Amino acid sequence: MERQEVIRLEHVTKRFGDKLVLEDIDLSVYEGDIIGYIGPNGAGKSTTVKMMLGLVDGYEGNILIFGENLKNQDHTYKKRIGYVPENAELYDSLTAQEYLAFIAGLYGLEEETAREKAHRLMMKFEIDHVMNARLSSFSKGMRQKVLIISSLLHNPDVLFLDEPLSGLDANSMLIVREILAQLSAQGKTIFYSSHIMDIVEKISNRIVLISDGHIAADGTFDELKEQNQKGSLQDIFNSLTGFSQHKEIAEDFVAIVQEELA
Ligand SMILES: Nc1ncnc2c1ncn2[C@@H]1O[C@H](COP(=O)(O)OP(=O)(O)OP(=O)(O)O)[C@@H](O)[C@H]1O
Repeated sequence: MERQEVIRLEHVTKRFGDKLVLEDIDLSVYEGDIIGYIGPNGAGKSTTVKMMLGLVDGYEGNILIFGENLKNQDHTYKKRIGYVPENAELYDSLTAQEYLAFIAGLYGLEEETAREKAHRLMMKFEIDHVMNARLSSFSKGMRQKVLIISSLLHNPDVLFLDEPLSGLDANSMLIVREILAQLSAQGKTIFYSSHIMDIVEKISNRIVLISDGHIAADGTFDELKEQNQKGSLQDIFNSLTGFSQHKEIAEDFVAIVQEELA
């Protein structure tokens, strides 16, 4: 059966002032894809994701989500997407329960049903005992679990995740990886942005590498390995982003650290 196209970027170019951040990006994403979206710091990953979420506009080209051009200003697609941002400190004064109720409200979920669902999901992540504590008192991993739950409460078809495993312990990471695999098997699409190459390598069934505002690689890990004749995603990343001086930079750094202060 042919998989449905869920996201399409057509000739997308984005500038911030004079700075060209993305240049003529074409990308099609299909249902069931787990895209590992990687690239050096400042490459334009968050900008692309925010454009797809409708949070950044003023670009050339077109972005279509579920076939709908975002320029048509029809926001109904937002009910079908979930987002785990890298930082969400804005709501620190809320309790986990209040935060989840707030997010559920944004998605138009019925309050009692959403509360009960959030509670059951928190139990699965073993954070239900802190349901009524403020997010500001949460550890990094606990906070991350709340964000993951909030992105999934409305059972979205597309999930955008920015460093979703950050702060999670090894067991929790395994659970989340398995959740993502199962969601993908059910046809959900996952856009996974991270700098942790060995996890991206394992989680994704397709990897898109963005560098200098262009797509420098797009394929399965095996395809990228074959094209680049490299062993790990880390090696492929270094090679495609033209980086090979980590030893020299580290040596210089350590030498400066060790200099005697007068
Ligand atoms: N609102 C903004 N105004 C001006 N420049 C911006 C803005 N947002 C992003 N940029 C610039 O656009 C470029 C791409 O930023 P972006 O956050 O998309 O990179 P990234 O690939 O997500 O980086 P990282 O891996 O560090 O998260 C950077 O040079 C950044 O400084």
